[in-house]
This record gives sequence, structure tokens and C-alpha cells, in this order.
Amino acid sequence: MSAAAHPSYSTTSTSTPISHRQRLNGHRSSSGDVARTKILLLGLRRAGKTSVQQVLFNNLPPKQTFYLETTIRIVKHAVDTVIPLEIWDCPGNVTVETLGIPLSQISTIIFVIDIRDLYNQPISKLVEFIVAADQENPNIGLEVFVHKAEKLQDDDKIESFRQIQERVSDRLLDISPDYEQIQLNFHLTSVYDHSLHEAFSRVLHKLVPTLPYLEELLNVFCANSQSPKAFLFDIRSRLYIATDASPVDSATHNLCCDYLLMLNSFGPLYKSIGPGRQRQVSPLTPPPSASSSTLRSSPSLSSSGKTSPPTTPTASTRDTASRKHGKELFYPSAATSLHPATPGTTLTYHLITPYLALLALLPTNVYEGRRGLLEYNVVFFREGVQEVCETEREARGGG
Ligand SMILES: Nc1nc2c(ncn2[C@@H]2O[C@H](COP(=O)(O)OP(=O)(O)OP(=O)(O)O)[C@@H](O)[C@H]2O)c(=O)[nH]1
Repeated sequence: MSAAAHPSYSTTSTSTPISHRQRLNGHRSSSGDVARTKILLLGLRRAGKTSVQQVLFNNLPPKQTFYLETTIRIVKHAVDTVIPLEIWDCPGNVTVETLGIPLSQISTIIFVIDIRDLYNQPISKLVEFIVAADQENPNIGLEVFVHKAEKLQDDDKIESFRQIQERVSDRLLDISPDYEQIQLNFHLTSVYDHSLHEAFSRVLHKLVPTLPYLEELLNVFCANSQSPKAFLFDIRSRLYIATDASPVDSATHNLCCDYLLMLNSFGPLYKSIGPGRQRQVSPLTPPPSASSSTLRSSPSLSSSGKTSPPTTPTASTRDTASRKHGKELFYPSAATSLHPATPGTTLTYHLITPYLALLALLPTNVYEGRRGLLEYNVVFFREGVQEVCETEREARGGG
């Protein structure tokens, strides 16, 4: 997707101590604008830290991570999503002492460990950070990405994953039996599949203070739209920020990720044709047209037994969105049919804020027959999310 359509993820180099700000899990960044939640990427040389950051937040194709140079000093990446993040890509030799700020200012440590590296060194370094974090900031999130997982066959993968967890836990227990209680989260990841996105999304969920409100908005949307699954995605990184209460199955998650990737790649082709004249985009399922007045006819698909006349999918969303976000916006909505056979499923995409999109599975008959009501529910959902984001921004001092 073109850089103009979304705020860019900027990079600054390290490393001045910055003032402490505990509220909302964030700390005012050195640029002075907004309190950013800090995430450290730690691990030995060549573990894959920069690859994780670049693939997620700079759209680097996984194969090109091969050409990344060694990180020699901390690089901070500002990422604007539902919460403002600052991701610190640290060199392999960084220690608690050379970090430049106390761990009390860090929200989460992600320790990246190569799955084939079962030896002493990475585990010692991880344990060193866990012990320091436990003393300085017991609330810190501790996440371990057991990375490059695609390199091993399934059985070896599971065995190595288990061994790494066991060794970390043994080393911690050698130091103190109290470490039995410590909350450490292990994830199998690879830049070559969706596991990295899924793992990082789960890390992010723990950092979003407004998550329960977003989940509730998604639950209401699903109930009123007969949707079996809906996600709120960060468009550019393709991380999901929240989902409804039904369980996430990887296949659905991966499908949504791939659809976003496709839209992001083709987005510029459909870009705005002029101020205030957004082009309707539904590349795979062209919408029937109708009056936007039908959008207001009933608040909920499920509460209406009748089929509403179909309506232009973005009649209201397009207007609201283009008013709010100006002419840079494109792709206000799109949809694709997943199973053409009846009853069929349709995957829909709706832009919610400049960074966030709603992706939802819908029965095709609902999508085709009750489009107006769907759009009505999207408008409610969008207003709710925008309000939550606004509150979050004000609390962090950015609004
Ligand atoms: N097979 C595989 N290789 C990966 C993966 N992620 C990263 N790599 C490779 O690992 C190597 C090191 O990646 P980097 O991202 O530079 O590692 P780093 O931890 O930032 O390294 P330093 O900057 O030296 O600390 C590169 O050749 C990447 O292509 C992965 O998921 N699978």
C-alpha cells in the first residue's frame, strides 16, 4: 500500500534516557509528542531480531532479510497503530547496563532465539534479562520467540521448542524456586509464514488498555451481522489488534492476513480519483447500487427478519471516511467470496481509521441480501472504535 495512505513507521537512532511516565503502559518518547509503549527486541547476533521488525513493520519480503546488516547500536522504531509503540531493535551484545534506560520504562521484552540454538549462550542471556526485569519491573511482559521454526520438521520443531522452555525454566529454578511463578510466554515463529504475525498480535493484545472495549464492539458487530468471526487489523503490519469472543483458528487468521496483503499490494491501483471522489472498490464482488437511505432502516441484521434492499457498500462509509481522513484515503471497503457454493461465505474489509480495518466473515446471503444493514453496523462499529482511539490518544497526551 502506498506510503501516502498510512502513517509511516519512522526510525530513530538511540539512546538518551527519557522521562518516566507510568500511565497507560507508556512513556513519553524522546520526540516529546506522545507516550509510546516500549518493546525491546533482544537476542543473540543473527537470531532474527531485525528481520522480525522489518518484516512486520517495513513490509520487507522475508527472503530479503538475508541481506540485513548486523545491528551495531540500538535502533528505535516508532509504530503508530491503535497504541503508539516504540520498538527497540537491540544489537546482540546489549546488556541491562548498556540499554540506556531502566527496565522499569519498558513494557515488554521479546527475546528472539534461533530454534536450532539450544546451547548455553542464548539461554544465559535470556535468564540474565528475566532476573533483572523481575527485580526492576515485575509487570514487564516476557515473550520468547523461538524463531526460524520453519527450518525444522514438525517433530524436531516441537522437541526443540520443548527443550528450550525446559532449559530456561531449569536455569531459573537453579537461581531461585520463586521463579516457578514467573509468567513467560513462548511462541514458535518464522518470517516465512503467518506465525510471526499471530505471535506479535498476541503480544500486542496485552499492551492495549482498551482491548476489552474493542472486543465488545466486535462481539456486538458479530451478533448483529451474523458474522462467525471478525478481526480489527492494523492494515499495514497485518497484526490483529482485537477479535470477537469466538476462538481464533489459524486458517481464518491466515486468510485475513493474505487478503490484506493482496489489498495492500493492489491498493494503489484503485487510489482516489480526486478530492472527495473516492472510487468504489470491490475487486472481486462488484456491489449492486441503491440509495443510502436504506442504511438507516434497521440497526441490526439479526433483529431484522426481512432482507433489506441491497445498497452501495460504501455509500455511508465512504462519505464518513473521506470527510474524516481526506483525500489520501482509498479502499474504503472490499469483499471476496470464499466458498461460491451455497450457503457460501464472504470475507469483507472495511476501513475503520487510517490504520485500522475490520475484516469479517459473513454468510454470503447476508452480505448480498442485507448489505444496507451490514453497512449500518459498520458505521456503529467505526464510531465506537474511533471514540476508543480518541480516548486512548487523549490519555497519552497526544490529542
Ligand atoms: N530460515 C529463517 N531465517 C531467518 C528468519 N528470520 C531471520 N532469518 C535470517 O537470519 C539471519 C539474521 O537475521 P537478522 O534479522 O539480521 O538477525 P539479528 O538478530 O537482527 O542480527 P544482529 O543484527 O546481528 O544482532 C538473516 O540471514 C535472516 O535472513 C526466519 O524466520 N527463518
